[in-house]
Amino acid sequence: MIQTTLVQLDNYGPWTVTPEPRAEMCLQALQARLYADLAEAVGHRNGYAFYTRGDNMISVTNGIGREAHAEIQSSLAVQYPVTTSMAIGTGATPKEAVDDASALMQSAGGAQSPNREMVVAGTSAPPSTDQHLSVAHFDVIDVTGRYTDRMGAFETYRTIERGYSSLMDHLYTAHGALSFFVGGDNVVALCPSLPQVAYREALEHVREATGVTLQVGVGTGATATEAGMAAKHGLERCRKETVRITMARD
Ligand SMILES: Nc1nc2c(ncn2[C@@H]2O[C@H](COP(=O)(O)OP(=O)(O)OP(=O)(O)O)[C@@H](O)[C@H]2O)c(=O)[nH]1
Repeated sequence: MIQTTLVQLDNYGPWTVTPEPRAEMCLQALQARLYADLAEAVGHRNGYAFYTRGDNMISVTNGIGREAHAEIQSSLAVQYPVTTSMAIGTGATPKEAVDDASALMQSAGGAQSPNREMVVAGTSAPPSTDQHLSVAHFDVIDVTGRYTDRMGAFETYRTIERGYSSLMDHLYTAHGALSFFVGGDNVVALCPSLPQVAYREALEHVREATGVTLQVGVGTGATATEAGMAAKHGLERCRKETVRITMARD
């Protein structure tokens, strides 16, 4: 069972233009700080949080209960001029879990509803020791030599984004996986349990569609941190052994 939490800023759209449009860099700083605090709080509890759209953030929260969600929410509320609502969804695939969380959030009130404030919706899955979460950590092979040190910075950014977009669409439509660009040349994907051939097909799909060549370490664990750390070690093995895919159970 995969557990995800949708964190949504309460009534944020109207706030950004009240009493008049707020300076864009102030909004960017607010969103980045709030995300940093969320990432730290979720990370301390062995989850992963992703920036996603800034006003909507998706977290992997296996092992994190409702009470801990409420604690994080209260701590954000005292630090920021906007509050958050959180919806905890579960499912057999990451897509199902996030769709469940989204439906719960929508039932609790719209994103721009003035009546919705600091809701915690949904029920957390019972803690488990099963190695049922799969995290795949992708990165571009030799981004420094091929792109960063050779091309204009925006051209490099366009190339990396094209590769990310192709990977995200493929993994989502083929497997219900959720991929997040996490900076540099890195993409972290929350995946259902997949065989190695599915990763080979994904790398091939991206290379054919965009020319970007990726490597990936896949880790499993009871929490996002455990699976994510195994994935990072897998990526190190890709580099040492010059292979494009390593799986934790290899
Ligand atoms: N978020 C995140 N960013 C990373 C990580 N490792 C590297 N980066 C970023 O990615 C950039 C490129 O680093 P690498 O991927 O090691 O460089 P590379 O030239 O592609 O080398 P290889 O990956 O060994 O092929 C760095 O400048 C960092 O910004 C990571 O674990 N997480």
